[in-house]
Amino acid sequence: MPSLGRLHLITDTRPGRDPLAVLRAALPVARAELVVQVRVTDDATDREAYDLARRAVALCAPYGAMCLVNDRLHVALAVGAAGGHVGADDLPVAAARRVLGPTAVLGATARAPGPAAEAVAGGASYLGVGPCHATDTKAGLPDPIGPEGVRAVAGAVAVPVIAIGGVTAAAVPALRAAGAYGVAVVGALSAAADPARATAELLGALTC
Ligand SMILES: Cc1ncc(COP(=O)(O)OP(=O)(O)O)c(N)n1
Ligand SMILES: Cc1nc(C(=O)O)sc1CCOP(=O)(O)O
Ligand SMILES: [Mg+2]
Repeated sequence: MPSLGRLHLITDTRPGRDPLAVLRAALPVARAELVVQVRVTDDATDREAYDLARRAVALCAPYGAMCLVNDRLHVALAVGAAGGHVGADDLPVAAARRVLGPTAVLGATARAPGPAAEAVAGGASYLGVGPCHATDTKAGLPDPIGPEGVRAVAGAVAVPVIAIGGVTAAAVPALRAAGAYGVAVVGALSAAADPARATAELLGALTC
């Protein structure tokens, strides 16, 4: 697997957001430390997902940043993304690995050590672990697991753990201390008044 960036920016699906503007602000700051995950609403058409992912891949390329596609692995393949991310409602990890092939980057959501180990056995290259803290960005999430939940998962697997859910720069040190390799954010960048500055703050917290 190519080296995985530590700051994962997931595109904001909420109305009125401009995910590509956030990418344009974050990429020159984080460059290859940025992983962009293209995520669309469940009711978005494949064409909409494809158009957004195609643009994201093109924006990432000059910076050496990796672009992944959430859920829709056929879109990931169609746009030449580096891989995809799946969770409990998506293709099982082993099936996703078969779709993407042996060298693609495959992320899987895991909220506890047992499922985390199963995901790695199925071929996950990294794990998205959370929600670490409360968040309004996605409805229907279980209770936050906190840094201790991250520690439990990180101690059970040998792949990078990416902490997600309500992550801010202030939360990063405790998550890193718990074994997180990196973090995934939506609101911390998408809702920031200055996304470039917010990117620098997150990156600073991740690399100090
Ligand atoms: C890095 C990362 N971690 C977790 C998720 C959540 O994926 P999933 O559980 O499949 O939920 P949706 O994002 O598809 O709503 C993620 N996308 N990225
Ligand atoms: C898409 C998603 N998945 C989560 C999980 O825990 O599986 S939390 C989440 C949303 C993260 O957004 P924010 O950084 O704004 O809290
Ligand atoms: Mg999913």
